[in-house]
Formats: sequence, C-alpha cells, structure tokens
Amino acid sequence: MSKSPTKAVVPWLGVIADDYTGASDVAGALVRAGMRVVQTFGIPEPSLHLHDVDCIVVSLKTRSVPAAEAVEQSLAAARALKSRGVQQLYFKYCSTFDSTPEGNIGPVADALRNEFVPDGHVTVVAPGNPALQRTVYNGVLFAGKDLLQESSMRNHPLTPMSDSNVPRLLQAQTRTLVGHIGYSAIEAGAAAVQAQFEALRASATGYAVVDTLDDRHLAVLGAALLGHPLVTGGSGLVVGLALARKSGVQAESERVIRPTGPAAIVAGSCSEMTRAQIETFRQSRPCFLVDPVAIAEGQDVVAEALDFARQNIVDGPVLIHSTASPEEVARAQRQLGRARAAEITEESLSTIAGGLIGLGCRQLIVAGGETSGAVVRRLGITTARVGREVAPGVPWLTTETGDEFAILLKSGNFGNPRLFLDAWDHDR
Ligand SMILES: Nc1ncnc2c1ncn2[C@@H]1O[C@H](COP(=O)(O)OP(=O)(O)OP(=O)(O)O)[C@@H](O)[C@H]1O
Ligand SMILES: O=C(O)[C@@H](O)C(=O)CO
Repeated sequence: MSKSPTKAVVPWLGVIADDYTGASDVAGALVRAGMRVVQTFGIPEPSLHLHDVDCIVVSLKTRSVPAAEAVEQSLAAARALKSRGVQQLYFKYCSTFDSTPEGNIGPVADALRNEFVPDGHVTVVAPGNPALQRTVYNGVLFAGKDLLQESSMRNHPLTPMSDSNVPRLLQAQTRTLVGHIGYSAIEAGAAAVQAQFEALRASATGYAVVDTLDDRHLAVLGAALLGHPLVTGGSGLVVGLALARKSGVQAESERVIRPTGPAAIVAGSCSEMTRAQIETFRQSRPCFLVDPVAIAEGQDVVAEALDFARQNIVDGPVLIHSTASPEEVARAQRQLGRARAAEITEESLSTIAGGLIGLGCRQLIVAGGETSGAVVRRLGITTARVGREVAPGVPWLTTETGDEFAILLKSGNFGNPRLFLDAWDHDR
C-alpha cells in the first residue's frame, strides 16, 4: 500500500465496526467469502492509497463510549468510506448485541440512516452468526444453546445483557419503529424477504430484526439486501452479501503473505476461552504473569516480562498475560479500583507489546478487545491487509504501516483451546 496516487479503485463495501476485535472478525469473514480486505484502525486519512481492495473495514472503539461520541465517530467513518465510492455501508456490532439501554447501536444506526438512507427505507438488524453459534429465533438471540440473558454475557462488566429479545433491546435505543422478519419468510427466499420489507415500510417501520438459524438464511438475506445503502449486523450477514455480490460463487480468497519470525502472545482478556487457551499453551511453552497490583506497588513488571521474553523467544512462541480468574480480578479491582486496574494492565501490556516488536517479534497474537485497542494504538498501526482466519472470527493481519509484522486480534471468547499453539503455521 504505497501513498502515491495511482489507478483509482472502488471498494463496494465499507464496514464501520464498533470495536477492534469485532472489526477483525468481520474482516476475516469477508476474506473467507473471497474478498480482498483492508482493515484500518481509526478513520482512514484521505491521503491513504488503497489498491485492489473490495472492502474496507474501519475499526472504531465506540461500543461503550458516550452515545454522542459513538455517533460522531461513526458518521465520520461513514463519510470517509462514502468519499471512497463504497456503494454499501455495513454497521458491525457484536453478535451478542452488546450495548447499554441508551445505546450505542440504536443512536449510531439512526444517525447513519438519517444521513445515508432514503426516507421510508427499512434497515436490517442481523446480529445472528451461526458460525459463532449466535442464532436468532422469533427475534430472540441465543449464544450456543443459551438465551443471551442466560449466557456468560449476563455478567459482562460493561454491557451486561439481561434481555434476549432483539426487537425489544433495539426499541429501547431508538424512536424508529422496530419490526421483525421470521425464519419462514427467509426460507421462502429473497423475493419473500423483499415483500416483508415492503410490508414493514408500509407500516412506517424503520428496522427489521431478522431471524437467522443457519448459513442458508444469511445467503438469502444477502441476496435480498445487496444494494441496500445501509446494512447492520454481526459478522454473519457480510458473508451473505459477499456471496450475492459474487453471484453465489465462493471464490478463492487472496493469499496474504504474512511475515514469519519470532512469535509472542499478549493476553489481557479474562474470558473463559482465553483462560482455556492459556492453560493449554502453558503445558508446553513458557508463560509470564503480569500482576497489576505488583505494578501499582512499584515493581518493574514490564522489564521483567521483557527479560523473560528475551530469554525464551528464540525457542518458540512466548506468552505474557494478565489473564486471571474472576476472584483474582476482583481482588485487583478491590485494591486498585476497576478503572485503574484496567488502565494499569492495558498500559503495561501495550508497553510490553512494543518491547516485543523491539526484540524482533514478527508474529503477535493479542487477546481481548480492550487490550487489542491499547496495543494497536501503542504500536501505531493504522492499516493492515487481512489474511485468512485461523478460526471463525480470527484472521491474521499484516501491518502495512511502519515495520511489517503479523498481528492477530482475538476476541475474548473466540477460537478453540489450542489456538495459541496452532495459529502460527496456518496458511503458510
Ligand atoms: N488481572 C487483571 N486484573 C484486573 N483487570 C484486568 C486483569 N487482566 C485484565 N484486566 C482488564 O480486563 C479487561 C479485559 O477486557 P478485554 O476487552 O481486553 O478482554 P475480553 O473482554 O475478554 O475481550 P472481548 O471484548 O474481545 O470479548 C481489560 O480492560 C484488562 O485490562
Ligand atoms: O460479533 C462478535 O461476536 C464479535 O465480533 C465481537 O464483536 C465480540 O466482541
């Protein structure tokens, strides 16, 4: 990606994602569907030259900031994408509809509709993503076999989800009328879905939450919605859109060559899957624990972590983590306060990530959305080419700003327990 202006390219899809790991998730899904994808961190500068790109994914951190801020950043991202000629905007939020009752999904979607969607148009709301075991049945969202409100999301520290009914969740965040399209209409095909959109429009409804039980439903929805100015959802529906764009042919995706070399993992996620991944990794490779309380007491944990990495990285991947059990996290939060514990941890892990790159690390996995935000900012990454996924929602990215290295941003609950061991040799 040079900065020199050459032949103009027109990506067809512009995605605005409300967090960094969610952005990687949707970018990976598009690559899986045969698209060439660039992921930016923050809004791309007008001077950034993108070549041979079908889709641009803009990563924001707007999921839990004040709604007005989320709206402002999302509109700026949408305008930047439209100025590059994209035909369709996609607002990507979490497949578990992570949001507070005040937002931010409703306010951002309303603002995007207001500016980019003709009056009377109905906008789809599609959190379902069967590849991640997120399904929607009669408007009710399931995580695996659990109702959303009975899944681990009920305890999320920032956006606890205590209702599973998507129309009701969204209606609490918008004045626009929210309707629903059931799976039987979707099974009847794209024309039936379009008829349902017409019926909702006639009743002055602005949003349509769609059932999604399997990938076939996403393919039908993609065919019905290709060309809609704004689509909203998790990372499932982009695959339907991409297949419709390619007339149903699942194309071979571009092979992105990613750097090889010393490898490390930095984990700040305390989610169940990250904890299982660390336990599996620990059985054969060395790990270093970053304790925020020790840092607050003045211990130079960052220097110790980097010494540990220096000694071990020549033999294979090393893992540095603050990941701890809920009891240990609660202890740190009691002693330091919740915000301060997170701040110290993110600051230290991102400094360590910078140190690892300085030590020659060229393949870095970062676990956790907040942690990824801190690390990406610290490393100054603004743009990356998206490679294939090592598991649903977790693609390798190859940075295209500054030193070239590979980075994988893993959402807390994504991947299987062997991911930290198996991710390195994938797709060589
Ligand atoms: N030992 C610890 N004590 C207190 N806070 C911690 C500790 N380890 C990590 N944290 C904080 O917990 C938060 C974890 O959030 P993060 O978004 O990185 O992971 P996640 O919620 O598992 O990921 P995702 O959002 O992708 O599902 C971060 O703010 C991190 O700094
Ligand atoms: O949609 C999802 O589940 C993920 O991309 C995500 O956003 C997790 O925070």
